[in-house]
Amino acid sequence: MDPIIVTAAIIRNKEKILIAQRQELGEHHLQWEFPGGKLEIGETPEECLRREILEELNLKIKVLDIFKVVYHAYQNKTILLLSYICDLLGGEGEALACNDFQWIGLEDFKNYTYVEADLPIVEKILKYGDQIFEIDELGRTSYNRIGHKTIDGR
Ligand SMILES: Nc1nc2c([nH]c(=O)n2[C@H]2C[C@H](O)[C@@H](COP(=O)(O)OP(=O)(O)OP(=O)(O)O)O2)c(=O)[nH]1
Ligand SMILES: [Mg+2]
Repeated sequence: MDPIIVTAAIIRNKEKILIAQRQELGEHHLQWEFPGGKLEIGETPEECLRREILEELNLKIKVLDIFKVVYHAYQNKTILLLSYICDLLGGEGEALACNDFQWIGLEDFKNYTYVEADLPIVEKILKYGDQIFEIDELGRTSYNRIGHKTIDGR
């Protein structure tokens, strides 16, 4: 089965990250996810995310760098989930195409039930800890900005 390409936004604002609860009707109902959706023909993943986040939450975001790619087979479909680090640019947020949304700190992540494919993303966020809020548009944190050389000297 060909994978469906899905984008997901890890939206940061003031040391918090937004998670969205899926609708009551439909697949994975009432589970929590990083909002986003299916890539449409002719759009880039970044365009897809900006569109989806406006449609689902009425928020404007800046899409920075890819955070994690998850390939996950559900019983009825396979998805290639592209999650990106994003920053909030504006908007209060409205649950337009989700049941609810929350801005949560790292300490709250364990209190929610996530869509299965998101577990590796949640795990990676928790491994990063506070450094998740430092990732810049090149995917760097202060750790790799201040001159810790990598093996190939870059
Ligand atoms: N948006 C999003 N979808 C996810 C995540 N994890 C995960 O398994 N999915 C799955 C659920 C869906 O089967 C599939 C597509 O996501 P979606 O339902 O948000 O797609 P969409 O916004 O384009 O919605 P629709 O137009 O098809 O109603 O990806 C996630 O973190 N974010
Ligand atoms: Mg969606």
